[in-house]
Amino acid sequence: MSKAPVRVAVTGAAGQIGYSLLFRIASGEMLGKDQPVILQLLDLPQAQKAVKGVMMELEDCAFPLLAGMIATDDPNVAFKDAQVALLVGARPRGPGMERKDLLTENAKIFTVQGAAIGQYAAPDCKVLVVGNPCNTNAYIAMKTAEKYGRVPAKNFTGMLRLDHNRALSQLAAKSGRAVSSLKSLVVWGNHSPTMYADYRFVTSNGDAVKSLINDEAWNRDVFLPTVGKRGAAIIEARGLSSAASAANAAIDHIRDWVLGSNGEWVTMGVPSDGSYGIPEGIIYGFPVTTENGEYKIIQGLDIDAFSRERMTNTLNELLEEREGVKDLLG
Ligand SMILES: NC(=O)c1ccc[n+]([C@@H]2O[C@H](COP(=O)([O-])OP(=O)(O)OC[C@H]3O[C@@H](n4cnc5c(N)ncnc54)[C@H](O)[C@@H]3O)[C@@H](O)[C@H]2O)c1
Ligand SMILES: O=C(O)C[C@H](O)C(=O)O
Repeated sequence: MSKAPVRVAVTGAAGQIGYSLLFRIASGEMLGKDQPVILQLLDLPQAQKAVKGVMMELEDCAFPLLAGMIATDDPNVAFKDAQVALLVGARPRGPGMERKDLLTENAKIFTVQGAAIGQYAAPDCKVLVVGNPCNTNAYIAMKTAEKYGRVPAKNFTGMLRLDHNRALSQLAAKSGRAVSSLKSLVVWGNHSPTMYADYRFVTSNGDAVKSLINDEAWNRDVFLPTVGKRGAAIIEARGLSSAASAANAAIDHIRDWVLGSNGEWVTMGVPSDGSYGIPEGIIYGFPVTTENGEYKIIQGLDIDAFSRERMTNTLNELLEEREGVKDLLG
């Protein structure tokens, strides 16, 4: 018997990430090749015509798993009974801006959407915030939804997977090993240049990749800045922020969360439970494994002085961002 469709809400459906994302969700790449989906598409009133155009193209693909679609400019409708919510819609940064420059502009979107999720989404809805600054936006949505006591705080996550994937590619190129052979990478903290891509535990076919590379200066002076500033480098080159790679990371994040990571570590921005001294509730990139729709933070990793300094630096930025939005959360 075929499975019941899963309702997937996607905001910013008319945007460039939306255009890379929706077709892959409808083709089964996110929730599985046997899982029908209903797409619930949210965008602003002025973008509804463009959303209709995207829906026409989705129809024209005749995806067997696409069991239905709606378009709306009303968050309460878009999130109704959603079991997965991808919060993409927000203004992207342009050249010369940092992601946190978007904070005041985008933050309000996430109070409204957090309230809609808190009231109308399925109680086990899994939420991924992509719109920047995504950690703090996820925090805002989580805190707003919390007031309704339905969707648990642990279900609100931010996207560090693009940073994780970027770091994997850089490590593969430097070590000469296949990307698929690399295990146990972590990206700690904020999706911003302060993030800490920690390659100390990475192995490839049983070999320690740090020893293979054997170049601490490369780690500090090339690897960390390249991964941290990759978003800006793409904006500089494309004139637009990353889209297909961001959509790909969103698919990876939700797929692993729902279908499991088979014991592999993946990076998710999740509300801290106090692990590694990160204050509870801060949405911070942690290494996790996922199973049966739940994630678990990897415990007991050794944090050396260099790593602690980096982890504290990115935490301090998140604390500052939290301070910047406290009035919104009342
Ligand atoms: N976390 C990450 O790794 C990552 C990666 C890439 C981009 N991003 C962020 O994702 C966001 C979207 O990027 P994009 O390139 O698709 O931008 P875009 O400008 O192409 O599209 C954004 C879409 O969101 C819509 N929108 C704006 N406000 C909305 C609201 N309140 N409700 C619903 N829809 C709304 C817009 O109308 C537009 O259609 C940006 O904030 C960008 O910085 C994050
Ligand atoms: O950098 C940006 O502003 C977009 C996105 O967050 C990225 O990392 O590519």
